[in-house]
Parts: sequence; C-alpha cells; structure tokens
Amino acid sequence: MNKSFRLKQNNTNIRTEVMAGMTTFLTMVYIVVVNPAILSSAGVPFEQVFMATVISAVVGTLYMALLANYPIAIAPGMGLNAYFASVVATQGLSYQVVFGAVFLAGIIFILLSLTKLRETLIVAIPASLKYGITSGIGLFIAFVGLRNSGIVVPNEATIVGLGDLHHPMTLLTIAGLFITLILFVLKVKGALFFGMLATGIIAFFTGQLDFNGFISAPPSPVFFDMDIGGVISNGLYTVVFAFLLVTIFDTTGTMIGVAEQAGFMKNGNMPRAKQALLADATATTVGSMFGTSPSTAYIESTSGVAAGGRTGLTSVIVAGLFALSIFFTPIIEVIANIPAITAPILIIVGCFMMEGLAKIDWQTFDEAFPAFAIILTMPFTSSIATGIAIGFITYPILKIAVGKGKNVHWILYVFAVIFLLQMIYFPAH
Ligand SMILES: Nc1nc2[nH]cnc2c(=O)[nH]1
Repeated sequence: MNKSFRLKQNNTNIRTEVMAGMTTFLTMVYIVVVNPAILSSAGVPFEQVFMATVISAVVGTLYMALLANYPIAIAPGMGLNAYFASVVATQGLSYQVVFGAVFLAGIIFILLSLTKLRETLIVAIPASLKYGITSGIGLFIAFVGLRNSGIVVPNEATIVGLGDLHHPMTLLTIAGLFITLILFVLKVKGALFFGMLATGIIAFFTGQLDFNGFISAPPSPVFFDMDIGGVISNGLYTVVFAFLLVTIFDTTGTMIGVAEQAGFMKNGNMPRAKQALLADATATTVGSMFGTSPSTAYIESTSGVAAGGRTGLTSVIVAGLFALSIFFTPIIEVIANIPAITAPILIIVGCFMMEGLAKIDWQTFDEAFPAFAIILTMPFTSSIATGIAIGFITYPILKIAVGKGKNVHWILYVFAVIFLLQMIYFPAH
C-alpha cells in the first residue's frame, strides 16, 4: 500500500487517506441522486442514468487513483447534465443522439490528452473566458434548481417571476435550502448529503415522500444506447464542442486548484497531468456508453484534501463507496423524484461555481465584457454552448478594437469564426 501510493513520501497514512476518501465521498454523493433526476427529465430511464453515473465515477476515480495517484474524484458534472437535458428538450432530439455527442467529445478528449494540443488549448484560452464559463454555468444550474422547485415560474409580462411560496414544494425547497446552507456554514462534513437527508425526512413527515425500502439488487446497466450517426445528420458539432471545451476547462481548472491546495504543483506544472486528464476523458467516454453526460474532476475533492488526503488511496475509497451505492436504488429513486430535495443542491453548487468571478479583471473592459456576456447568456438562453460562442466571438473583436489583436492566440480566431458561422447558420444549439 505504502509503495503503490507513496504514502510516506506524501506524509500521510492509511487512516488519514480513508477518512479523506469518506469525506470527499460524502460531499459529492448527491450526484447519484441529482444526476438521474436531471437526465431522466430528458427521457433517459432513471436506472440507466443511475448505473452510468456510478460506473463513470468509479472508472474515472479509480483511474485517477491508480495511474495518477491523486486524491481527486471524478463524476458526471453538474451543469453539463442540465445542459444535456436542455439540448434534448429544446432541439427535439432523442437522448440517444445527445449521448452520441458526449461519446464523440469523450473520444476527442482522449486523443487531445495524448497530444501537445491539450496544453495549447489550456494556455491559449484567456482566464476571463474560462472563469466566465464556470460562473455562467453556476447561474445556469441555480436557475434550473429555482425552476424545478417552482420558486421561479413563467410570467407573461416579465418572462420569469416568483412562484407560489405557499405551495408545499416551494416551502420544502426553501426549508431544505436553509438547512443545507446552515450545515454548510457550520462546516459539517457532507453538509449537502445531510441536507438532502434532512429535507427527505421532512418530506416524509409532511406526506410528500413515500418510500418502499432502502436497498435492493442493483439495476442492470444499459450499454451503448446511443446514436452517433444522428450527431452528424443533425449537425450537432457545436454541442460536441461545448461538451468538449467545458469538460477540458472545468477538469483542468479543478485539478490545478486541488493540486495547488495539496502542494503538488512543481514550478507551475502539474506532474502526471496527462494521466489525470485521461482519467476524466475515459470517464466521459465510458459514461456516455452507459448513459450519462460528461464527467469532470470534482471541486468537492478539496474537502478530502483539507481532511489530509494526499494520494490515490483517498480516491480508491471514494470509488469503493460509489460502487456500494448501487444497492440503494429504492431510496435514491424516491429522493431524486422530489425537486425540493435536489433543487437546494443545484442552487448551492451554483454558488460554488461563482468563485471565479473574483479572478476576472473587471478593470480591463475588453477582458471583463466577454466574461460578462457569457455569464449573462448562459442562464438567459439556457445554453452553455451559446454562452461560450458569444464569449469567444466578443473577445477577439474587442481586442482588435483596442489594438491588442496580436496578443490573442490564433486558435481563438479560429474558434471565433467557427462560433460566428454557427450563430449565423445553427443559432439554436
Ligand atoms: N469542477 C466541478 N465540480 C463539480 N461538482 C459538481 N459538479 C461539478 C462540476 O461540473 N465541476
């Protein structure tokens, strides 16, 4: 154990790693409930998404543990799951076609991880655009939570407005939100998990939740329920591109953040970055084959690192606990079907994703406005891809206008032209 995970060199021991793994797991286990809840709203069978969520988390996190030896957990990302559902809903596409798009994005990500282009992509994209994307996704998923729970409803005059705060569902959501927030600010480990549990208990005693058992045999996974040809015939290139870019930016940014916190960075470089990226690319590809949206390195891994986790052994524990969750489908399915239990998580994780706003250079208008355009567009169009497109088109135009066009990497001009053509010819994705 010591040899495989280099526990001694990393100043850690088995006990600390196990505790760290349990901590990270508790902070992110909500995804086995929330991910199936979101993707089943797009028509994907609940149990299929559930198994796919567990499989991609186990595959990605174990890969990270055994080949990169990092305490970084991987699972399907919030944001991209909501985006997946909105692509299915707004494009009139089957979910199989959109899984085809995730699969292609995963394969391209694997190929990119093997080449030097991965560094180019990471270095060339300005920080303001990267942080703008993460923050825009944060607002987008919080908006999904507000909509699902009925706190925000359609309004003829203003498009959206405040819902009925006397409705049992909105009341339960607000109660669940405050319980979870209070647990979180009190630094309770697994606050999101225990918040969901407490909301579920209130739902049970207020007659909003019926349950018929806790454990059962795991459902059978569904394999290759996807339509790759449909991606080409429907011209879903920008959707593939959005899945790809968001996964790469999110995972890279998160891994570097966790690596800095844990003290792994060497002269600004992250050792074994290729294996770490491949862990996520593999999880995304395998996840699409079983039926889930793209996976990403989880920012929640920071909780395990804060608890002392320094090696892949932490990740082995996370993966093992995810694997055990397959026996809890009855209770997970009931909880997932109550938006009041999942919405607080969407709203709070949305807030986590806003952190990058502070890193945007708001004093330099040609940096600030493209980020603002992304943050504005994502929730208002319910489209991560449109937000990315607007940001990538606006950025080089403003840079050229202020005479800084030469400082912009050529790859950004290529993206701007692609996104401009897409906005002209296929604006709806
Ligand atoms: N970095 C990151 N962490 C998450 N935790 C839950 N969802 C996400 C996500 O999409 N990205």
